Amino acid sequence: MSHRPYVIDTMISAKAIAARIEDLATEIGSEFSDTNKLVVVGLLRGSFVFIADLVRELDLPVEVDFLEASSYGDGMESSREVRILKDLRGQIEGRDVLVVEDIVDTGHTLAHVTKFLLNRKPARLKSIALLDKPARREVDFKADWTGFEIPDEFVVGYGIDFAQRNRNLPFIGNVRFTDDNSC
Ligand SMILES: O=P(O)(O)OC[C@H]1O[C@H](OP(=O)(O)OP(=O)(O)O)[C@H](O)[C@@H]1O
Ligand code: HPA
Ligand SMILES: [Mg+2]
Repeated sequence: MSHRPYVIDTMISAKAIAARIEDLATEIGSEFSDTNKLVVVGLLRGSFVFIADLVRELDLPVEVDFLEASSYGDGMESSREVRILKDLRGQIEGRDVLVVEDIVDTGHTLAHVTKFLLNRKPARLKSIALLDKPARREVDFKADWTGFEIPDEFVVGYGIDFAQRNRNLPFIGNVRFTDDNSC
């Protein structure tokens, strides 16, 4: 729980997100047009809103599975230690896999999860992140598709939390502390 007062400014509107997802779904549809064995894997918890909207735009036969990974706890800094808290329910060996993530920040989470899943020998593994914050990168990782590149701001909404709150906002906003006199 944060004890500092803050407000949330809109960074990316719900309408802009929906329009971008339509385009991303078209690109993903072309990449996977030759397969009927695609498993779309959402990383809990942050991706739950994005994956729900993305799969409904995909005109492909898909299965949906989830993996829970966590590295932030309730703070604003990565622990750099990615914990797998819940494994996939299904097998992915020989399957095509699309990993769906809300945000790539330091890169530790998606780099770790990608390595973890590649060990299971999928036929093809691709990743998509709604947001990318390249200024904060600590490990060299880039998702195959990115919705929006964003500046170095702590964001919330559309599945993304600050101390577990604000995941239910329909837009992406940035946190601005109101007790910080420097801004
Ligand atoms: O690139 P990174 O610096 O690793 O940060 C990105 C990850 O951090 C957040 O997850 P978090 O660990 O907060 O768990 P959550 O998805 O349950 O909110 C976010 O949802 C990404 O998964
Ligand atoms: O900007 C962020 N907001 C919330 N959680 C996060 N995890 C990584 N980056 C962020
Ligand atoms: Mg996450």
